[in-house]
Amino acid sequence: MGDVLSDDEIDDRLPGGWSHDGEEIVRTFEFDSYLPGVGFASGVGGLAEDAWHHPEITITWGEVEVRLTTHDAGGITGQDIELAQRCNEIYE
Ligand SMILES: C[C@H](O)[C@H](O)[C@H]1CNC2=NC(N)=NC(=O)C2=N1
Repeated sequence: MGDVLSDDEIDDRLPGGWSHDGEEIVRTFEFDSYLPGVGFASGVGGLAEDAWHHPEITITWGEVEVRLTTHDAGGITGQDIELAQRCNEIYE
């Protein structure tokens, strides 16, 4: 699980496109229509199961918002950073 990261550590390690929002990191991924976003969300679900680390995923038309925090630690840890990077890898 790892320790909660400091604000500076988070800012240094945030993957491209992600933002620090309180106790979470967040990115909104954009798509041309609805179903590509659904497919991406499903892929994120698979990454989450692989990592046994689960984001909040919100699907709307043309957008998928992914929010990450480590509930067991009460903040943002390296697990969040790592899963965020893997989300970027299946998007780009
Ligand atoms: C019981 C189960 O192992 C825990 O709830 C795991 C599962 N997925 C998780 N996901 C996230 N985001 N944070 C956690 O602390 C966490 N813990």
